[in-house]
Amino acid sequence: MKSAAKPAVQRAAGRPAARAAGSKGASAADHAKRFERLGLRRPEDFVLHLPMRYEDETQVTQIGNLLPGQWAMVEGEVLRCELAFRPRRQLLAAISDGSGELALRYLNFYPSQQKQLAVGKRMRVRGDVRGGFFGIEMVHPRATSADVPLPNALTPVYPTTDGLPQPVLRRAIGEALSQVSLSDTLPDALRERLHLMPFDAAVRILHAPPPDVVVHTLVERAHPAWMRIKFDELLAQQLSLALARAGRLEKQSPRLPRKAGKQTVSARLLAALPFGLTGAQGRVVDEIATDLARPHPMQRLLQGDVGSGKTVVAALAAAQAIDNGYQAALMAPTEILAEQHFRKLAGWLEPLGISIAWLTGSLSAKAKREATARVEDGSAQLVIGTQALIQQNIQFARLGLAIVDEQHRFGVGQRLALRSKGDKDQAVPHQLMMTATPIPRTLAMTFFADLDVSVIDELPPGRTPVVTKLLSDARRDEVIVRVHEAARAGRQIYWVCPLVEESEALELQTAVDTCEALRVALPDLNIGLVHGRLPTAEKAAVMSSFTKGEMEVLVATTVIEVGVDVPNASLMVIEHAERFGLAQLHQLRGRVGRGANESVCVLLYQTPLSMIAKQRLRTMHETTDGFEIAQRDLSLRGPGEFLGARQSGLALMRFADLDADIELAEHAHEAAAWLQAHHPDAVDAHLARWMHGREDFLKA
Ligand SMILES: Nc1ncnc2c1ncn2[C@@H]1O[C@H](COP(=O)(O)OP(=O)(O)OP(=O)(O)O)[C@@H](O)[C@H]1O
Repeated sequence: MKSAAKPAVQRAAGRPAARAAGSKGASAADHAKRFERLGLRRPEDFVLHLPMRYEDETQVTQIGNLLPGQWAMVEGEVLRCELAFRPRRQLLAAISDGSGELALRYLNFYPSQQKQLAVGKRMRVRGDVRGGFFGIEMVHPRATSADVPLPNALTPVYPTTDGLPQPVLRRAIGEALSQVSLSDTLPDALRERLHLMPFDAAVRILHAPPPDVVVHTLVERAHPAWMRIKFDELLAQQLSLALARAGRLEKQSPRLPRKAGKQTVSARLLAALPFGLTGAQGRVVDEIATDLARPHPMQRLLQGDVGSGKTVVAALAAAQAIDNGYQAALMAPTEILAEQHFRKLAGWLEPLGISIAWLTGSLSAKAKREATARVEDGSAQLVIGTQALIQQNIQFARLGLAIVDEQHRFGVGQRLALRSKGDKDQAVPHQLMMTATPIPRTLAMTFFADLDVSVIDELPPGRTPVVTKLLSDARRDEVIVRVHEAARAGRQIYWVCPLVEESEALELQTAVDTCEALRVALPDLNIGLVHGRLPTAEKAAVMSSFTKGEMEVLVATTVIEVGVDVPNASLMVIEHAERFGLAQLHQLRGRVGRGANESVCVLLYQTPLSMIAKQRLRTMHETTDGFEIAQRDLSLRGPGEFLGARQSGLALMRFADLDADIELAEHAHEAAAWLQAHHPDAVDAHLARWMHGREDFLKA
């Protein structure tokens, strides 16, 4: 209680004075720094710094009509203004307009404020109305003389930063608005076709909306002025993606043409496969082969439903790189998945004399050193691993092709890091990204416009679609009997434990308990357990025992979600299926139905089910088509969540909202192509307005 010794007046003046240094005392240089923090450098940036909400200072409310919880402005005569010391030190004032009395409270205040609120003066105060100890009140309201004329527009409230008060921002933005040309970057024909208001009008309305505007359309960003701004932002994003693509095509990559002859790795791999490629695989292999033969970096997204056979396509692409004397790398998000790829590719390519290195974080220091040395001296022709591949100390001798599996699990930075591991001449390796989470066409077109997309839309022949059964958890015992029967018939079974998002420890415990319970119920079966916390060697041993068919039941957490491929597994039980998302359920279910046997996926659920869980389970019951599921997932979740915030470009969206503005984004996509073809000048002007200072985005 040291400060209690200070005289009250000194304290009253001391605290706010220090705070004032952040605002009133701040110099132009301080403000510049704070503007910079908000990304405001050029007048053009200020113009596009748009309000997040508005305060209505055009109208005065009667004190008698005030309601707690509202923001309001009132005018009245100061009845009292005094320092109070109980229950704490504060300045207490009251004003009245004849209809009622309003208490004003200031816990921190300047002596000048006390003077400003002199008894008998007519004041205008604005702030949040509360029901307080002293009746209806405002705490720290802003007060000005009631003689100042009322504004005739709503007062904007801008996103700001510490020490940058709204009036300073408003003034700076007002100045910028008078300096900058707000001429339209869109040709009239385009604007009229899309019913967009002129840019100039949109900006002015948003900064100073006339009093008759319907305020909620502004706040919800549904007003035509917002539509214009959001469209412009999305258009800039589309144009940037197009430019990024053009920029990429100007970079150099090794040319890796498809070699002819029976002795090539590609030809020998094709001949050795126990199956022929499906039509869709063949088409995609050709698309990739054509890209690899070009002297510019490929960036292709390979989408294929679960089990559609992406791995062999990746292997053939790697073979084409190796045929040209280059290395290929394959990076997967989890060790289980990476190892699965390693086993499969080693099975295909090692008999052809290809040397493959295995690189993950869990290798012993010695094994890692050896693998790294083989990557560096080029003796490893193919390198498979996890993120360990992109660590700084890993140098490839001649990386020609980087393949990234389940690309949505990696950040943009990680993908680009692999691309930057080209040879010493700085040629950019080609990049193939694979995903088993189909992206609906409109989304792919709108948000991945810088990539080329290949789709495997056909499953290998002889697959019988998985039958999905929905069963309440009350029928668990029947399911255990089914598991026993399936195992007796020589089939293998996955039992997937519930997802416990809040706690990994709990999830693990549930898996351990489930495994124990199944072992007790089915003592004659060999039941294994795999989860994320298992030491790598143990995980590998369990997976290998299941793959070889020595183990009948594999109890697993979602670590088996992606990529695991055991064709003899034909029954899957997913517990608490209502907790999983659609994409995840589809991925999990994709682990069965990979062989000739009819497969069944049992979704055990617990009631009561939420509406959305019901819709998800119904979708799983009705279809096995990943693209259809993705489409329904999109409409259940909205594109923002569907894509995840990680995807490139999305984080740069300031005004548009992926969930609400997908239609606008499609218009912007079409408009971008039209502008590029017909109005290249407009493209430049538009990008200059919107993308200045974001050039790093163009480089990505
Ligand atoms: N053309 C084909 N004919 C028959 N079997 C095939 C064909 N292509 C791939 N397969 C087999 O189908 C199974 C699934 O292939 P793969 O693991 O490559 O699928 P995927 O697309 O990676 O699926 P996921 O994303 O679910 O892992 C594998 O056992 C693979 O050997």
